[in-house]
Amino acid sequence: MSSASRQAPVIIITGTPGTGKSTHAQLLADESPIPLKNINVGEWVKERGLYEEYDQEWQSYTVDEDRVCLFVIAATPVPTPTRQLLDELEPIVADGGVILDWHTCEAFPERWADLVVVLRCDHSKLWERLEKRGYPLKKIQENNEAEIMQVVLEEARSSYPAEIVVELSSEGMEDLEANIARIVEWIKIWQKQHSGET
Ligand SMILES: Nc1ncnc2c1ncn2[C@@H]1O[C@H](COP(=O)(O)OP(=O)(O)O)[C@@H](O)[C@H]1O
Repeated sequence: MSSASRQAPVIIITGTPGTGKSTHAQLLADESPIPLKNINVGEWVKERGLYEEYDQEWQSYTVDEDRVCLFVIAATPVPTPTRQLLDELEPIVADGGVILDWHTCEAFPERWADLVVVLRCDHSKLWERLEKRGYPLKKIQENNEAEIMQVVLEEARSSYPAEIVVELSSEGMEDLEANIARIVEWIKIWQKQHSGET
């Protein structure tokens, strides 16, 4: 499957937890000129039982033996979803018209993505958001460090061609609106470029 054979694009929205992925994905699904199926991959993992266990200390689901929760510590295994997760997503992604919302993106095959949006947020704002969410202190600290170290951005840059990876600030409502407007414009251009292709 390549982007040229798809009727609609596949957009990955990624970023450290709390940067605004779900908020962006929902608004984009509402405002996109092409219908987009919004898949929250973390919820998908939970609903379908594709995790091995729930880690009480981290309040995170683990997939295979790796944690779904984002870690900055180099010694920690890179999050890897099960083969089953990728197999289930593959036919959905093949049709295009999908938003994949997850805090990691490197597991997804390069050919899946037409656009990879990496959301960024100032660490003090992120801290407040994660605190409001009731995350344990350790998890807030780890995610905060990951944001400062731009772990997700580096992961996206090393997994996908530079021209499809876009870093966007998600600190306020004006960012949200501007980001969605920008992605909608990108979809319109994608649509024009792919019109007439089968
Ligand atoms: N650009 C933004 N401006 C203001 N608040 C935001 C923005 N993006 C997200 N938020 C808020 O931050 C919190 C986390 O957003 P969410 O979309 O759930 O993040 P994620 O899916 O990345 O974990 C929510 O309360 C949301 O309303």
